[in-house]
Amino acid sequence: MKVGIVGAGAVGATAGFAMVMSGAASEVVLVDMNEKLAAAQAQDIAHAVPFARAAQVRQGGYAALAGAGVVVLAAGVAQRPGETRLQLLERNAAVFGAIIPAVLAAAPDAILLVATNPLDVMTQIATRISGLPPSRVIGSGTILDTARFRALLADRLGVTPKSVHAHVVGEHGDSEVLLWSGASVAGLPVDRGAERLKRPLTAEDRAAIDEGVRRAAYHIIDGKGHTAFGIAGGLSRIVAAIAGDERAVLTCSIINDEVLGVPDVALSLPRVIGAGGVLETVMPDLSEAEAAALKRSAEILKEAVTSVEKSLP
Ligand SMILES: NC(=O)C1=CN([C@@H]2O[C@H](COP(=O)(O)OP(=O)(O)OC[C@H]3O[C@@H](n4cnc5c(N)ncnc54)[C@H](O)[C@@H]3O)[C@@H](O)[C@H]2O)C=CC1
Ligand SMILES: CC(=O)C(=O)O
Repeated sequence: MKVGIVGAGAVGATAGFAMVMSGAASEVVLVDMNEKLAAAQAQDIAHAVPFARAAQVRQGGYAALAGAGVVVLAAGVAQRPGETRLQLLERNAAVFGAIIPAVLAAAPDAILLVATNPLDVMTQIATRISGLPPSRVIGSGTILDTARFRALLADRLGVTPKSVHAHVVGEHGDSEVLLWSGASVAGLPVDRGAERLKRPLTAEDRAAIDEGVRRAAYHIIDGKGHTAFGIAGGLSRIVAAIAGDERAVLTCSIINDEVLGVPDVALSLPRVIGAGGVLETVMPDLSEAEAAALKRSAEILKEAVTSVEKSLP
């Protein structure tokens, strides 16, 4: 599948690399206001193609997005050390106002895949600006946080992350909700599985994992200035699910009609992803505390999107 990526910085370029190396994309076009950067990134990725499946990688203007099945939106500014994702909102909303009409003029049938932060609000803004149905404007959402949860839990249990099933829902950000009540390993609820593996989970373990997931971006940005590899893996996974019409269940963000009484808000829940974008949403069972936390997350996002709605084009 042909994939366009607008924003060829750390996230966009690494996502292009991941899509080429995994075979998720057969053609990648990088678009950036910094054309020299996009050309250099495309050239660098193209030099990895001999080690992967055949793919074309190039830099282009918006017209070069024609025929793309997915266009990733990774343009905008990133967090500085200590800054929250929601503090980026106004700057990145203006960027989307400029780029989305240009993307749709060239690729009207593309699914938009949003990576720019604050992720959920940017997904809601992208849906509004594009006029596309929510099923075709997908935010990577908590696919990354879910991966972090599985990785940390798996490390504690001494198994591969692929054998751990656990989801993070809500905001891709500080109010996200780790669903411990539904976490499982080896087909067992996680606490029982942990005991059978002789690695029982203590309250301290859970708190450390929660902190490790929720604060991961802050720790990584503090150390290297940005995050890119994890989200690149997640974006590549979503593109593969669309390209292969997989019906894979992934935690992604789209506008929901209503979440626990909060109307018209984008946040992540487990979604079935295939050729048409989001095909179904699977509302998970929630403990009382998880339901209260998800409702709070929805309220925080609703407040953020309401604050920026007036300035939208
Ligand atoms: N969804 C997620 O899980 C993650 C999201 N992010 C977010 O992704 C976004 C990009 O982050 P990085 O790649 O690290 O930033 P970056 O600064 O390396 O790259 C951003 C690129 O966007 C380009 N750009 C800005 N305005 C543009 C416009 N109007 N038209 C075309 N190109 C434009 C810039 O020239 C730059 O190359 C940020 O908002 C960041 O917070 C970062 C990591 C994970
Ligand atoms: C930066 C960001 O959103 C992340 O790594 O989760």
